[in-house]
Amino acid sequence: MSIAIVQFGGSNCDLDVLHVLRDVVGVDAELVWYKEEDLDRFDGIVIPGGFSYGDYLRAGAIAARTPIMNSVRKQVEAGKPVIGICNGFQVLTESGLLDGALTTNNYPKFRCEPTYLRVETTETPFTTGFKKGEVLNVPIAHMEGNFYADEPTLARLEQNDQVTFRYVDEKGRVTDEANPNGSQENIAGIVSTQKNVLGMMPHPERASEDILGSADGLKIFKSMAEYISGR
Ligand SMILES: NC(=O)CC[C@H](N)C(=O)O
Repeated sequence: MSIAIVQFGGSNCDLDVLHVLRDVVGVDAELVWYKEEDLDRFDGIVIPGGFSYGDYLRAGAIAARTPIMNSVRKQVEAGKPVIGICNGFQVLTESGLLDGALTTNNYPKFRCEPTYLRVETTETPFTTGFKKGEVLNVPIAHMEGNFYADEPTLARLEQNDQVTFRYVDEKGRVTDEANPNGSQENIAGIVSTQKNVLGMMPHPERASEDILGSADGLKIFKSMAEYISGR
């Protein structure tokens, strides 16, 4: 199995994801530059965090229009699992592969801090290793992480069990205080209708080893790898 990690100018979490996949999960992974047009040889894709193209226009808007995204779309249609983390989530909403938009934090500053996430569904390729309702300690680091979708879209996400993670307090309760950016309904991550595309604002690659203070994010990558093995 091999997983592609997409690199744009300004990506900065690419090497962290590479380390986690190769050295912690123990699967093959490769950095792939945005000019690449063929991703057929890969079994899964990660779009890592960072400041692609300096967040100009809107975070993720320029990256969403690069050549590699045509191929990402093709792999999504083939059912391969794709995860976008932070800036990667922004790229996925900007390219229309995920619903909604990531707007400026309600407190309009860059926020880098630990958050608690509740696993809302285990029916995705990325969350099979968890228990529903499990609370994870995973940090955020963004300025444009305020998830917005119109009412019909929110209802659809809820109805189809696409809301994957919510910001909660330590005890797993959805509260305003636990919401770091103003996201509607404390949404921290969603999957696509087919469930094979996950976007999340918190950084699981920064919480994949005990030495980092939390290894709670590791099971996201492990679940993805297991899903690939089983396809
Ligand atoms: N860590 C990241 O991926 C940051 C995402 C984006 N640059 C923002 O600030 O919203």
